[in-house]
Amino acid sequence: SCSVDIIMIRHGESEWNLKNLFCGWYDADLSENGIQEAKRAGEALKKMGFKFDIAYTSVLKRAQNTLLNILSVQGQTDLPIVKSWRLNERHYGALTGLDKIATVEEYGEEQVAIWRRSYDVPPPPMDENHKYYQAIIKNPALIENGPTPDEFPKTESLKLTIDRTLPFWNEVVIPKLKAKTRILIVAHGNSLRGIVKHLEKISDEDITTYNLPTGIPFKYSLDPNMKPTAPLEYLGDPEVVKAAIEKVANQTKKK
Ligand SMILES: Cc1ccc(S(=O)(=O)Nc2cc3c(c(O)c2O)C(=O)c2ccccc2C3=O)cc1
Repeated sequence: SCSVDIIMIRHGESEWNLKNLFCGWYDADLSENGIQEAKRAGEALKKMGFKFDIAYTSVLKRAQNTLLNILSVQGQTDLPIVKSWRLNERHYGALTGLDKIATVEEYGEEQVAIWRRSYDVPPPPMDENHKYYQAIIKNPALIENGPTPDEFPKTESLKLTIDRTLPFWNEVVIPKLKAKTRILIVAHGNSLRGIVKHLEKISDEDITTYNLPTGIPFKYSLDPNMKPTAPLEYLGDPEVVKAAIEKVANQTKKK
């Protein structure tokens, strides 16, 4: 056939998702539930007979461990893995580590409402004496596969996140897809939103209310011009998919 498929998945629940904290570039690990989500995704991919030639993920362990759990169940534990900071979650700047109450207390409902719905408004930057600044800049994973000092963000808007993710998609992933490479991408809500926005030509306004469920693999079939032949397709047990979509929709409503 003249189309090529690509499978992508948002990592499962992390320890900081559990506490409803802005995580961003803090390297929180998966929660027990997040590990189970990853294994279920591996089961689904195995059952559907998917085989991969390469996997791409971020430099954050919640995405990497989602990938490793998927591969341990799906059976390809020797798959080549490429890590890039360009697939990292959005950097939430000074909000890193805050929960909803602390965020509203510190910045007020009005500002939170603006951030929620804006595409190009970054949170305040994380400065050198922020509680998590050292943990982030001293993270060996971020030093090894990280941005250059001048690319290293102190905060990111959704636009800034997408603008640093798409070069990876266009320069690393697309050439492999044109060579019919079978690819799995395991990344984060906002970096994956950038790829989905680009593929489905979603507007800046609409992407801010578009949320991907966690731990559910999704597929695109791309034509020779690397355009999707259909909208994103979620893979796996329909009941599991439905529940995951409702969960992420409620989070948005709850917010
Ligand atoms: C940790 C946390 C804080 C606030 C909420 S919320 O119920 O107010 N909903 C909410 C809030 C935000 C966001 C959001 O999507 C949301 O549903 C954001 O995307 C966001 C992006 C950059 C800076 C700040 C925000 C933001 O405050 C949920 C979770």
